[in-house]
Amino acid sequence: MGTGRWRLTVREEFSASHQLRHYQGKCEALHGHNFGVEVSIEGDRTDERTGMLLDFKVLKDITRECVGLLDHKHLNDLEAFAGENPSSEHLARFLFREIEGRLGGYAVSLVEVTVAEKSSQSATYFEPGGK
Ligand SMILES: Nc1nc2c(c(=O)[nH]1)N=C([C@H](O)[C@H](O)COP(=O)(O)OP(=O)(O)OP(=O)(O)O)CN2
Ligand SMILES: [Zn+2]
Repeated sequence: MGTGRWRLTVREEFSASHQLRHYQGKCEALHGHNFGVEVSIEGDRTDERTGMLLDFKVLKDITRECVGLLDHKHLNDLEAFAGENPSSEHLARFLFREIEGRLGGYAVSLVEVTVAEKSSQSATYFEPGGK
C-alpha cells in the first residue's frame, strides 16, 4: 500500500453576535457576523465498498451539530466564553474540541478548524503533532 493520505473538507455557516472585551475599537461594541466554518479531517484508509474515507454526510452532521451550539447565540453569554473572548481564534478552538470529541469512533484525525468573520479574514486552529 502507498503512503498517501486523504483530506476531506466541509464548510458550514452560522450567525451570531459578540462583543470583544478589552478591545480598543469598534469591536468592543455589540455586533454580529455571518461566520464561515471550514473543517478538515485526514486519514489513510478508504472503506473497501464505499471508497470513502468518511461519508461527507457524517462529517457535515457532526459539524452542523457543533455549529448549532453557536448559531443565533450571543457568544459572550455561553459558558465556554465566560472567561475568554469569543474571538475567531477561540471559536475555532471551541469547534475543534467539540468536533474532535464526536469523531472518536472513526479512523480519521481532525486536522484543523477555520472560522472566518468574512471571506478576507479567518482564524485556523490545529494541534501540531495531534493524533
Ligand atoms: N485576530 C482577530 N482579530 C480580530 C477579531 C478576531 O476574532 N480575531 N475580531 C474582530 C471583530 O470581531 C470585528 O468584528 C472585525 O473587525 P474589523 O475587521 O476590524 O472590522 P470591519 O468588519 O468593520 O472591517 P473593515 O475592514 O475595517 O471594514 C476584530 N479583530
Ligand atoms: Zn466581531
